[in-house]
Formats: sequence, structure tokens, C-alpha cells
Amino acid sequence: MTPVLESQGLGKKYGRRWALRDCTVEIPAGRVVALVGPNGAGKSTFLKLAAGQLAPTSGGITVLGGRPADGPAQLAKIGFVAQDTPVYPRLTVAEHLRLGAGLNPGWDAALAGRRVERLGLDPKQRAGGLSGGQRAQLALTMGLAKRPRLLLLDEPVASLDPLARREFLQGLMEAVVEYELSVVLSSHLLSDLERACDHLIVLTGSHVRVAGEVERLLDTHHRLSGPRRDPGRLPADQHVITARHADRQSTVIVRADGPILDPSWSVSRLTLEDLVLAYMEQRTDEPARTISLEGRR
Ligand SMILES: Nc1ncnc2c1ncn2[C@@H]1O[C@H](COP(=O)(O)OP(=O)(O)OP(=O)(O)O)[C@@H](O)[C@H]1O
Repeated sequence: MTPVLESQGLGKKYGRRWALRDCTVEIPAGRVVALVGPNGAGKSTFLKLAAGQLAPTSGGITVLGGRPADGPAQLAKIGFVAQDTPVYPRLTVAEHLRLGAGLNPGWDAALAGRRVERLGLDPKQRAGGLSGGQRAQLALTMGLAKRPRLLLLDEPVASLDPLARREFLQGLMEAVVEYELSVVLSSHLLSDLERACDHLIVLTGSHVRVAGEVERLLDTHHRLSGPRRDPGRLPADQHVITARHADRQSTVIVRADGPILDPSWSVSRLTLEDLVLAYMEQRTDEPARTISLEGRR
């Protein structure tokens, strides 16, 4: 299957500082991809590079087989809702929808109208008078109604209430199936992501630390607990992500290429949140290992 997004050694510098470095990922089509990492990790930078709003300093990125923002046809295929939920404060909700219809050849007016009605947004209300969450919903409606093939969302649910978050993510998953949409979304809300996303990219310190299909990542990462030992002496196919030691006990999170055979370990499965936090805790003075676990359904 052709990837929806491919980057090779992608990097972006602001002045003398790298915001993203050596980023090599491949995202298959039809997935909801979670882009996670601490503040300042480079998530927005990655999304802006994918949307064609920034040009790479090094490496390259291909979206839907072409360069991002390479002409109107390519732009029409990509939807991007930036972190600050961009709306025009002086335009009403209805005027936003008219603007969307005028600017986007594939505009789905029925979808936009249904969404605005379900959300209870007043079409005559100026966007500047909407609450933060309502503004976000309007921006997301614009992104969805454009009917892009790839939707890039920078912290789309941060200002939504819990029910609205659940409904929005549910709607995204349905759109992926119904419209053959692919989604990359950044978020700090890990429990929401666990429900909605089937792919994961963890960025820390401007590097990709791990990327792949969630199920596969959860199958290959384990928490090992047992008598205290030196994590440096684990078998070569067990890569330590984090290790904690008490007087007599060690708890180690590893990525393992094969089964854990040592009977003195008690082995438990990680949640997506455990996995992400382990990579976020990993010492960043160590060289980043980009582990691409390509997953196919
Ligand atoms: N326009 C800019 N000029 C200079 N530095 C920038 C600019 N935008 C981002 N940076 C820097 O690049 C790095 C990555 O920023 P980015 O916004 O991509 O991170 P992020 O992972 O999206 O963070 P957050 O979770 O806080 O939104 C940070 O160190 C940030 O300070």
C-alpha cells in the first residue's frame, strides 16, 4: 500500500536550533496516527512541514505521492487545523462555511451543515464570540468538510469537554472508514489516543524515538519486574527503554524482538500511556534510536 506520508532524514532549524532532526517515518494510508511528545519536542513543526507551511532545512517529505503544498491540487488533498484553531473572528459561523465552500473544490456542505447543527452552533454568531471549545469545533468542521485525503490536526481536542472529545474522535474514526481519510493528530491526552489511534509516533528532543502500529508496539514492549539486576546484561534482543531499581527489585521496560524466556522476570503488558511515558522518560543524552516498526493490517 502506498504510504500517505513519507519522510527521509527530515529536519527543520529555526535559526541555529534544530526543532526537528533526522525524522524518517512512513505512515500507511487509512490510519489515525497519534503524534505525541513533550512540549517543544517538534510536533507542530512536523505537522507544518507535512502541510507545506514550512520548508525542510534537511531531508525530504512526501505527502500523497507529492511534495506538500505543491500546487492547488495537492493543497486540496491536505487539511490542516493548526494549534491555535484558526478562525476569522469577524466572520459568522455561516460565513465560514460559505468561505470554505468557495475555497475548496471538494467541500461537503451537507457534512458541514450537519456538524454545525449537531454542535448547536448559531450560524449567525461571529466566530470571535464563540468559546474556545466552540472555535475549535468550527475549525475542525472546516477541516473535515474540506474532505481532504490527509487531515493534520495539531492538538485538536485540547479545549473540548470530555464528551465532545469522545464524539469528535469517534467521528474521526468513522470518517477514516467512510471517506478513506488518513489522520495525523498531535495530543497530550494519552487516554483519548488509546481509543482513537492505531499508529503512534513519539517525538522527544526533536527526534523520533519510536514509530509504528500501536498493536505491534504493545506486543513488542514489556514491563519486566524481578530480582535486582544490571539492565546492561539483558539478552542482545532486549533493548532497555527505562530501568528503575529498588534495593532488591528491578523494573525494566524493554523492547524485545523475541519472547522473554527468563523465568525470574514477571512480565506485564504496557498500556499506550505506559509506552509513551517510557519513551518520554528515556534519557535524551543517549543517541536517539529510530525504530520503525512497520505495521500492516
Ligand atoms: N517560529 C519559531 N521560531 C523559533 N523557534 C521555534 C519556532 N517554532 C517553534 N520553535 C522551537 O522549535 C521547537 C519545537 O517546537 P514545536 O512547536 O514544534 O514543538 P511541539 O512539540 O509542538 O510543542 P507543544 O507540545 O508545546 O505544542 C521548540 O524548541 C520551539 O521553541
